[in-house]
Amino acid sequence: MGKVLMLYASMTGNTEMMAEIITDVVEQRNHTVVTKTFDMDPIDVEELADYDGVLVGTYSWDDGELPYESEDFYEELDDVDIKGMVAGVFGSGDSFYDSFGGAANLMGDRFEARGANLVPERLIVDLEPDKKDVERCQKFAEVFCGMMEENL
Ligand SMILES: Cc1cc2nc3c(=O)[nH]c(=O)nc-3n(C[C@H](O)[C@H](O)[C@H](O)COP(=O)(O)O)c2cc1C
Repeated sequence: MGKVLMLYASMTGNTEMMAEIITDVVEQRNHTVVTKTFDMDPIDVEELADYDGVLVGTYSWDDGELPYESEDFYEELDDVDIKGMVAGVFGSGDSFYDSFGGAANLMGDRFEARGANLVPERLIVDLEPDKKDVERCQKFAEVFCGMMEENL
């Protein structure tokens, strides 16, 4: 079964909730998930090579920008070969802002530019996931697993 790296940045817990919902589904499909947070754990982009898939969550900040926690990782993605790697990006934002979920979109753009095999949807949730959002997270996780299982 696959080995998945789950990375996320969450200041008030909304993106963390998404990460937990997604992780539950991935584990139910018998994959192993290693979870790291951008603010607490040392993360080396080179370690991506050890995984069959990567999930990256980030909340948005300051006009749809990445928060500082996930910025280094975003920059360093330019230095590694992630061509064909199965990846999914997600994050909470606030639809009050014009740049709703901008950070998750930036992260998705970078993965795509680097040739990753990205889950087509960048999963953006408005603040805390509600019941419908929980289902969206679960579906997103199922799509991610399906894509990864094709490559195992
Ligand atoms: C100062 C500040 C700036 C923010 N800027 C944006 C933004 O540009 N776009 C957006 O979608 N959300 C923005 N947000 C909202 C957060 O992304 C949102 O509250 C999100 O749910 C936080 O996720 P977390 O609970 O995982 O930390 C901003 C919040 C704060 C406090």
